[in-house]
Formats: sequence, structure tokens, C-alpha cells
Amino acid sequence: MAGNGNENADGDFSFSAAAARDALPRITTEKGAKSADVCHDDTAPRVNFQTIDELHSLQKKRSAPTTPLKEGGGVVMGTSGPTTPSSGETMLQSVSASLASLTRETGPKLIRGDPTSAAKVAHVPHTPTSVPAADVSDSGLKFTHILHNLSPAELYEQAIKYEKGSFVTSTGALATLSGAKTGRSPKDKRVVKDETTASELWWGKGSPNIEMDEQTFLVNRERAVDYLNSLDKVFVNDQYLNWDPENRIKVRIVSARAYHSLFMHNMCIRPTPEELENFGTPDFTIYNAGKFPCNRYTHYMTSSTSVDINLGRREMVILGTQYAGEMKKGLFGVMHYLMPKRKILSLHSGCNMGKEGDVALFFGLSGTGKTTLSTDHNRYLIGDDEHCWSDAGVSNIEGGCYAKCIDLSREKEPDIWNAIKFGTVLENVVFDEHTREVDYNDKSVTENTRAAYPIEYIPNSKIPCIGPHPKNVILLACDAFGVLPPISKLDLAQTMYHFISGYTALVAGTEEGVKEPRATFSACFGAAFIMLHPTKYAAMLAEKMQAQGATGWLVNTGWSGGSYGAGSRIKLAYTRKIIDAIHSGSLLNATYHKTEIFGLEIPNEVEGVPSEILEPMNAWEDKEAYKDTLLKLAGLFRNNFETFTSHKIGDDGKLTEEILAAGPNF
Ligand SMILES: Nc1ncnc2c1ncn2[C@@H]1O[C@H](COP(=O)(O)OP(=O)(O)OP(=O)(O)O)[C@@H](O)[C@H]1O
Ligand SMILES: O=C([O-])CC(=O)C(=O)O
Ligand SMILES: [Ca+2]
Ligand SMILES: [Mn+2]
Repeated sequence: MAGNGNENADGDFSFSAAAARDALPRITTEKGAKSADVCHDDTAPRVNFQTIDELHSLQKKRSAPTTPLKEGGGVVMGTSGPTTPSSGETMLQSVSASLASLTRETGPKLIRGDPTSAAKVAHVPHTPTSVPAADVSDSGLKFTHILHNLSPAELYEQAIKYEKGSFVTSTGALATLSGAKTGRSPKDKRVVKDETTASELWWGKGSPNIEMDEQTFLVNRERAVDYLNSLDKVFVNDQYLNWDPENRIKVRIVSARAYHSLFMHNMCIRPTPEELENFGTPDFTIYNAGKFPCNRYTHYMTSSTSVDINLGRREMVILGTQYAGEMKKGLFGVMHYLMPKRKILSLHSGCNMGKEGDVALFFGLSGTGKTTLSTDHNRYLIGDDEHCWSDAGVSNIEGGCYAKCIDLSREKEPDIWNAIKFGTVLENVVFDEHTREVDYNDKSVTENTRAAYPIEYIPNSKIPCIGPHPKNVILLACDAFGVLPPISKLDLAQTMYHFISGYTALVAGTEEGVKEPRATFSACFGAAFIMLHPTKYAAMLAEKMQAQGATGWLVNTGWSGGSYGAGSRIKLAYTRKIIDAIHSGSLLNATYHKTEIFGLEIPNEVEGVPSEILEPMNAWEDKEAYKDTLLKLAGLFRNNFETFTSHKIGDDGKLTEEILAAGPNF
């Protein structure tokens, strides 16, 4: 109403003085006028409508041909000539094929659009299959509406209307709850072991790939598809992975929640309307029936949650968890299989580029700083979590970032803070019920609160998200023991040793007082996602680093001056200075001294960082405690590496020996 008039205290309407100055007739509506009445200026050209519904129909303009939700004057699916199916029809047929039951009838009839909106449109001509009539169940007679590549605004409306726990925050983000699971469930991940994958993949001790057979996969797939088909509507996202155009993968995500659809809209690469029009058949499909559990009495199932990957069928099924990160990291696993086949290395790393085109990779386990440190106001962000390194350089796999939000502050992480706006999915945060201001310190729902936003929400993101070969390879470890130096330079063998080890030591939980740090070793800084044996990725990394002359660095983003409880976490501002010195090249020319046991090269000085903290022992008051802790950690490294001592890394026998010797010496 703001443009038309002012509402006075009685609720009457009167035009403002400004309007009167233009000699327009003064209009006053009567008190108690019917709410459906429209106050308009009679001298303005008449708008053509008879009813309030028609008026509302004027509100929505037809959008580009491939954008969804076209009912209400839009094209009705399935009504164009049978010889040349429209792209919408092709899409519906393709989705119909995706959702087909494998053992019974073909599933529900599909209609485009929201079941609650008025237009009841014709469904896609059902491809007649030679299914015996006895096989047809009631589910084949019902309709399921397909909400295909909805926009963020449409997904907000769906979430707020139908999904409990969905709210708009004070900055415009969509706050959602992921349900009982607020993190990934690696123990519930299953990978189909068939003739091909039995020999190709890494199985057994230490491997993240817990086997299941094809038949069990189909049982779970049927369960997920039946569940999705039983719904009135499902969300379908058709998107891409990998910004390298020659190695782009088409993915389809079928899900039950607007939250999941918006999450993947943000996290995968968004096709243009033209690309969507010509999308064709996806290379990989996810069926996310996360609200619905798996049947625990099914073979291979050990809980009600199951995340199943079938590389042969190019499908993934999710049952019993609504944590959206399962989709993101499930696809990452698929890339860890597909890309090495093309001689491309897939990496659990952040990546950014300086003004001079110098690229840095940031490896590290969850919570070590990949997102925080790759999001750097002075550099171009290529991506925060998943990359490929090919003969042409680096490319981001994703189209968005997934930042940890716990204790997020505007001062320390301004770019991430500002990215939390309209379109961003905010998972499991706590906010004021009235102002909707988020309290980022509140861990009531979980410590793993997250924001998922499109990468272009970071002002200096590099679009397209590709870059030249990396110059620096930074390994991040959050060492809660507090014995690793804040920065050390690695030779190639040491880089490989630490890459294969994949160490971090986060603190399990802070609620019940001081807890011992727990060391985690996760090969390639992402054992949960790799598909092949770690040495395969390590060999590729070594070869690429050698060919490009990249330098390896180990950065401790964890504790200093003592272990967790006694010391404190290294200030983010100091870590940023250290990273700046790596990027600028100034650290290459610094003078170094070698540490005992781990044999790490520590610079004597880093601009902007107090020199006392560079040598960890100096920062510890109790020197004996420091030595004991250092030895303890060295022992943990040695134990962990034992499983790799019998493996050769690449064809270079000499490098393998050097890597084995690059660990702690005591
Ligand atoms: N010195 C430091 N360096 C880096 N991060 C720090 C430091 N001190 C505190 N932090 C905090 O640690 C967290 C690092 O998390 P970040 O989101 O960057 O992890 P990540 O490596 O991207 O993990 P994931 O793979 O799970 O996304 C942030 O919350 C950041 O604010
Ligand atoms: O996958 C997730 O849930 C979050 C993440 O980035 C990681 O754990 O590496
Ligand atoms: Ca991250
Ligand atoms: Mn990650």
C-alpha cells in the first residue's frame, strides 16, 4: 500500500499531500470497507481484472521457458503434439523413468507443479509398459506432483508451509532442522560390491566402503522409491558437478523436502535455463527418502539409517537420515571413483587464488579451517571443500559452500557472515522467536550448525570456479594436543606422509568439563569419501606436486601453549597472517630450523605472528609435559601408518621409501 496512500490510526485510507499536489482526486475509503475492495485511482489506466483471483494472477509474470511452476496460464504438460515432446514433457518422462519401480508397476503418474495450486493439469502420457495387470497396485493409479528445479523463493514457501522448524531469520536465511541426525552417519554407508567394484575399490580394514550386494540395494531402492511415490509431491533437482566443462557430471536429486532441494540447489552447480532445457538423462541419481527408515531386518543393515551407493547403476539411496550433508558427501564419493578413472585427482580441500593467479589448496579434516581460510577477502575463492586437479589445473566440484556456524562472528569471518542472507540454508541454529536473530553460540540443537550458500554469495568468488595448477599445498591440522608448530614447511615426502596420515585432534565435546583430545587419522584428509586405496590418490598428488613444483606446508589451526584445557586455540588472526605469508611467497625465503621427532622445518619469523608461538615448546610452561605429549602423538602417528608400510606409492620406489622415512623419528 505504501505507494498508494497512508493508513491512518483508524484504518481509514487517505491519499497523501504529495498526491494532492499533483491534483489527483482525493480518495477516502469508508471505514469498514470490505477487505477485498481495491483502492485505486480512477484516472489511472484500468487494469483488466474482474475477480480477486484474476487480480492475483496479475502478480505473477510468466518466466523463462524452463523455469518451473507454470500453471495458471502456463503451458500444460503433456498437451503438445505427440511427435515433438516439449522439454517439460521430456523432463517428466525422464523423471518418471527415474522413479519407476523395478519390480512392479511403473509407479505414480507424474504432474508438474504443486498439488495445492488450482490448475489440475494433464499428466505426462504414461509410457505403456508390458506389465501384467496383476502387478498394478494402487500406487500406479495415483498422481505425484513433481516440483522440478524450483527457485529459492518457491522453496522457501514450500518449506515454511509444510516443514516444521522452517523459519526466515532476521537476515533472510531459511532456518531448518535436519531432524534426529545433525551430522553424517559413516557407519551406515554401504557400497555395492559387484564384479567390477570388488577389484576396483578399497575394501576391508580402514576402508569406508562397507559392502552390500546388488539385491539388497534394490530392496532399499524400492523402499525409497515407493515412499517417494506415495507422497503428493516430490522435489527434483537437475544440476551439475565440476566446473571443468569437459568433466562435468549431471546429477538428479529426488527428495521429499524443500530443505533438501534448496540445499542441493545451493551446493551443486546451477544450470542455466538453456542447459536445463537440454539436460537429458542424468549421469547419477539420488533418491533421498531420509524421513523414512530402512528396514533393520534387511541384510547388511545395522540401524534404521542407510546411505547406499551403487556405482554400476549410478544411483544412491538415502533412508533414515535427513542430514543434507549425506547428499553432498555421497556425490563426493562418486567423484572420488569417476575422476581418478580419467586421471583426475579428487580432493577434500578448499581452494583459492591470488591476484597473480597463484593457487593454494587447503586440505584438512572437518573443522580444521578449509572453509574459514579459503574464504579470504584478499583472494578469489574457487571453492571451500571439494576440488579436482586435472592436467589443466583445478576446478571446484560444487556450486556452493557449507560453512560451520558455531561461534561465527562478523568480525572474524565477515564474508561468511554476510553470505547468510536470502537463499542460504541455515541448519540447526537457534534464534530469537520474535526478532529471528540467530545466536551462533547456541549449541542446543547441535555443535555442527551449518550454512549452505551459493558460492557467488562470497563477493570475490571466482566464477567459473576453475584455476591454474596449485603453487602451495597447505595441510591443516587442528592439533588439540598443542604440540605441532603453527606453521612448518614440508618436503615432498613429508607432504605425502601427512597427506596419507590425515591427522587432526578435535575435542570431542566441551559440555562436561575438560576432555582429552582424541586423535583422528583419516587417509587423504577424507577417508570417509575415498573409494580407491589411499595410495592411489597419494601417488597422483605426488606426481602433480612434483610436476608443478608446488610447496607443501603443515599448519596447526589448533592449540598452542598446552593441550586442550591448558593451552588455547591459536588465534584465527595469527593463522591468517601465516597463510598470508605462504601466499606472498615470503615464507619461502625465511630461515628455518628443524624440530626433533617430527623433523618439521619451522620458520624463525612470520610477519604479524609473535615469534614465541612458532616453536611450540616455547609456548608450553611445562616443558616435560610438552615432551611427553609430543612423544605420545608421535606414537599415534606411527601406529596409524603401520597399515601403509606394505604399500608402494606410485611407480617411484625411492619416493615410497622416503615417505615411510618422513614420519616421526624416535
Ligand atoms: N586458528 C584458526 N584457524 C582456523 N579456524 C579457526 C581457528 N580458530 C578457530 N577457528 C574456527 O574453526 C572452524 C573451522 O571450520 P571450517 O568450517 O573452516 O572447517 P572445514 O575444514 O571447512 O570443515 P568441513 O569439511 O566440515 O566443512 C571455524 O568455526 C573457525 O571459526
Ligand atoms: O559433510 C559434512 O557433513 C560436512 C563436511 O564438509 C565434512 O564433514 O567434511
Ligand atoms: Ca567447510
Ligand atoms: Mn568437508
